[in-house]
Amino acid sequence: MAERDTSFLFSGTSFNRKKFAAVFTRFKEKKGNDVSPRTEPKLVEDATPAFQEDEGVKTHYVDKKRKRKAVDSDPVEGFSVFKSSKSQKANEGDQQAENAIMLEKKEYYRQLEGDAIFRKKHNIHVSGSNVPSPLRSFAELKSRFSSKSYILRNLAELGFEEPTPIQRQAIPVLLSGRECFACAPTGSGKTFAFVCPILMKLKRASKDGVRAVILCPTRELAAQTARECKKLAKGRKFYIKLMTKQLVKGADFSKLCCDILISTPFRVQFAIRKKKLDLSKVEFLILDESDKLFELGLVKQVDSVVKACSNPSILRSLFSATLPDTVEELARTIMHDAIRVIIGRKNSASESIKQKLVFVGSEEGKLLALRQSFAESLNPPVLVFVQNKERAKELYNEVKFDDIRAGVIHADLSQVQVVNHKIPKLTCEVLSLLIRF
Ligand SMILES: Nc1ncnc2c1ncn2[C@@H]1O[C@H](COP(=O)(O)OP(=O)(O)OP(=O)(O)O)[C@@H](O)[C@H]1O
Repeated sequence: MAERDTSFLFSGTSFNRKKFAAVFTRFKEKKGNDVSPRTEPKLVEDATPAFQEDEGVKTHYVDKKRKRKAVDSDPVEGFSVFKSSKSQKANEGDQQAENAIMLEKKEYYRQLEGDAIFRKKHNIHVSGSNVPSPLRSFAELKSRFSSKSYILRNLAELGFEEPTPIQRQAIPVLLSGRECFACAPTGSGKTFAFVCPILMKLKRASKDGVRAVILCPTRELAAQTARECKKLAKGRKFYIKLMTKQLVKGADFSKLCCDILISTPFRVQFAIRKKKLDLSKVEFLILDESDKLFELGLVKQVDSVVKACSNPSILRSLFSATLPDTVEELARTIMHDAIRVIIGRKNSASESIKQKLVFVGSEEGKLLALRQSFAESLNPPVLVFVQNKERAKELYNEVKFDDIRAGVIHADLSQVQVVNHKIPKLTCEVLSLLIRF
């Protein structure tokens, strides 16, 4: 049939059957074979019932599977030995890695627990993510943070044997490159808690612009901070500048060599505006006694200094004896991922200070109560803090005629007069003080 169908293709050509006899026969055979596949399905249909067929196929398949399994599990000498030792090794490796992770985790939790116990012992409260471990000793400045030996030498010369609680926690926070809200009572060593990491991070003196700014609410505090800073930097040629009146008026800030600038906000703001002081390279900005810096009168000045310190990788930190919620909220707007460190209870006084609240009824009652206290229990020397300079003068005039020696410090006195009143040299029994802003 194929022959007939395709014959028209070959019309006009003669097919030599003799010559191609062998091929012709083969072709014919193939044609006959072609029939069988077409009839095969019929055979299957006609044969045993479907379920039997299935069973058969199934059994055959299962058998095959079994066989394959048997073949697979047949121990092939050499190969199976190699295979099992390899998987055993892999298992051992996995186990070792798992053990190492477990050990690491255990060590991590052990350290966290140790840190928590240590903080509790020193009344250190922290909040924030990944808070660095507190300092166990000043020696850790070298072992953990590779401090230069001049720092440890100066601390020893100053007679500091152990870090204070605020130093234990704030120093590692700043050295780890984190910002810090620190609240610790007056006299708890906050100044070294920020001066020490700044000096360590700055490493050496540089003539490349101002690298750290410490803002203090008063000139006296700024001067005191500068003195402390120089004590710790002794033996190193850091440029530590106190922004005095002379400096702010006379300096050429484009040529000023200054690693650490310590000032009140007003003077820095003045220098920025009038003298083109460039603070764009500042790496550390410390707001010392920040509760005072964020009070109404100063907050705008502080704000302009914060803006002028435009280095994107700057670290800003706050140190204060009290941290009112409003200050914290305001400060958080300029800080990133800061760690909060509180020594004792927030806004509490030093535990070594006894506090007493006396109800006096009226203004006159205050003076009466004070006199009564002198007569009964207050042993001189005594410091009396008042609201403003008028009240300081008034109180001084009241008590100077009593049978007690009194002195007074306020903003109308010259710097020399104030310095001459230095507390350790104090000879009078009562000193009425105004903290000047
Ligand atoms: N680790 C220390 N060991 C012993 N004395 C220290 C230590 N750190 C600081 N001091 C001393 O403690 C005194 C108080 O320190 P500092 O002025 O820094 O306290 P402060 O918390 O800043 O107080 P304020 O709130 O009044 O500014 C200083 O005379 C300082 O030299």
